[in-house]
Amino acid sequence: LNITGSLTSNIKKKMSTLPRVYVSRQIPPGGLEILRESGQVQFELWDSDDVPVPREELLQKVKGVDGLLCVLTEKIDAELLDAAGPNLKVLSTMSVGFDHLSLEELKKRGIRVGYTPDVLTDAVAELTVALLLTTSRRLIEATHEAKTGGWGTWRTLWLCGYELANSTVGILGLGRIGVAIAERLAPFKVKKFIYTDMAPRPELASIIKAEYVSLDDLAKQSDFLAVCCALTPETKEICNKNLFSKMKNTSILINTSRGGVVNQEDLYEALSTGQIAAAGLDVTVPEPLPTSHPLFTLKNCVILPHIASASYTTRNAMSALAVNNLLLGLRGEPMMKELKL
Ligand SMILES: O=C(O)C(=O)CO
Repeated sequence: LNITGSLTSNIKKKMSTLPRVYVSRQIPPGGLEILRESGQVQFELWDSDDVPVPREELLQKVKGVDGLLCVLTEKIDAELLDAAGPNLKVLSTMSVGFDHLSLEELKKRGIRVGYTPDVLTDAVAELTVALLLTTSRRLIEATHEAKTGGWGTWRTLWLCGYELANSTVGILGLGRIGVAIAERLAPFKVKKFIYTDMAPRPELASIIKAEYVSLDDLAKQSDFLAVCCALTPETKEICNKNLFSKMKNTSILINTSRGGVVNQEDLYEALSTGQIAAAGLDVTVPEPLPTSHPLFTLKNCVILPHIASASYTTRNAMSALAVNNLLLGLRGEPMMKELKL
């Protein structure tokens, strides 16, 4: 009994000196198992994937933690970092996007930040192609017609859409994901890839033989415009009335980056007046987009609930990478994927 007692108290003592971590979501097993088996931290978890942790609860739970693992629904701002206090040394987000993080506040406090690029590139590129084809070939309208009696005789122009063969595909923001999308679209016999970014990115562009053009030219020339840029103050609502007015009436906009890159009122106007042909959106503002939103009334707008990276393989890889970043950061070692602040 004595031996057990002292063992238990030793384990307890060891436990209480381990770094404390809060995990703001029930993350996929790929990462959770690494966290459980590491023996490196004591952690508490918001044990649900159906609802995000309420802000008040999050503000309480982060008090005094050394590490925080979050997902993109949590706003990591000055208020939250103040609530966490000076112990917080590492933030790890299970996302490639980091527009939910106030980088300035994190930098000011010397907090290191991990994120999850690369592991989701294939899944996001695949979904972007799926959304593009769904939108351009009107698949949602077509299945609806087939199911609800709209399917009469074979008709010459019924449910016609636009094909990729011989088209010009524009990429707004050329990074890993834009390249992966172009690589998948090339076999569809795309004629030309063009892109714009803050500056030319010759190394990436050469992989897909893409030509650097101005934003104006991107709008004017693209038959398909894929939005792949991060949401930053520079890209906020960059897809607006001005851009849509330069696009062809036959053009299609696809957005799998962040909803905030698109001005949704302007997009509604462009789609409902035929200024552009169609749009496929995996991301919106807000998320979820209320079912009463006018964009849902349009046949030429396909809206998905932010699922671009949602494959089992990818979500488990993101979870594992986020946990590894966190553990490495807490040990003071370089993370696998760390943001330079
Ligand atoms: O990782 C991200 O930033 C997403 O949007 C979801 O994969």
